[in-house]
Amino acid sequence: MTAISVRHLWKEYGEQIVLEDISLEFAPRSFIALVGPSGCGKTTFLRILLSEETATRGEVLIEGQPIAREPGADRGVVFQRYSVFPHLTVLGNVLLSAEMAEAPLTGRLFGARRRQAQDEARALIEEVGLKGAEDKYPAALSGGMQQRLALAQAIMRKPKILLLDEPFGALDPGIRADIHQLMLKLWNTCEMTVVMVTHDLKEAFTLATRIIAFERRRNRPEEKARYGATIAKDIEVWPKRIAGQLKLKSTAPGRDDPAIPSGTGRDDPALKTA
Ligand SMILES: Nc1ncnc2c1ncn2[C@@H]1O[C@H](COP(=O)(O)OP(=O)(O)OP(=O)(O)O)[C@@H](O)[C@H]1O
Repeated sequence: MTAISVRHLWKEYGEQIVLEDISLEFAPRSFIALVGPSGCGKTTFLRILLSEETATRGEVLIEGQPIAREPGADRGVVFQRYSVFPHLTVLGNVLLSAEMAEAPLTGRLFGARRRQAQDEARALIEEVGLKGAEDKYPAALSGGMQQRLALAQAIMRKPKILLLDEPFGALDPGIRADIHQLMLKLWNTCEMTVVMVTHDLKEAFTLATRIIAFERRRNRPEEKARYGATIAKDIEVWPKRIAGQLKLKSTAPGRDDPAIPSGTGRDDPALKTA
């Protein structure tokens, strides 16, 4: 079975055709990178997979079933910025994710289940390298730490599909390299299929199992609205990466780790004032 099937998908905004007859099959636990020129419809495609947008024509199936009309716990998402709640602590952000998934009406878990969810949240916070920052608010975290938190928040809901919209685009290159290792670790250990929009081809080759390039074949101004983007390239990354079988570099606290026991790391804002 495929994780995601996209069949003859079209997306139009009024007169403007954005996506034109896109058909794709994504294997379970694949890591798909979507690349292409600015404005060619990558984010629109991702938003359709999230149910934030609907296709004009065509269909999307998740594990063989028509995609739900509303965003749900089966699909997590991380944006370039503002994925986390600024008024909640690190622990509060990750915990809320579990609460919204399990108790969408009240947003609260109680008793033993709440304690269990707290333990799970703390373990995940440690896994993403934020141990020690549980009580901090996002404003006190660096960009790299905020994206680690956003990943933890998305993964806490145990999504089948993780959607990433340029999640590391705003980070410095060195910090990006460290968070790439984390991303590979999470993809390797969590049972999820990842679809990531990126402008960075090097990032696509570093992380993905398959790279899909969208492009408008006809891009003259008078044709722009009448022809949408199609799939220009579909590349299997070689050597193959297989989820669950990756041999990763040590994930022990490293040069950028924000939570090394001695206190701070390279992407901790505290360093900037030192
Ligand atoms: N809600 C909307 N209403 C009307 N037009 C829209 C809407 N959302 C997107 N578009 C248009 O659809 C086209 C594709 O936008 P989209 O953001 O998906 O491109 P993109 O490939 O992700 O671009 P970038 O790489 O710059 O983020 C653009 O021309 C955009 O103006």
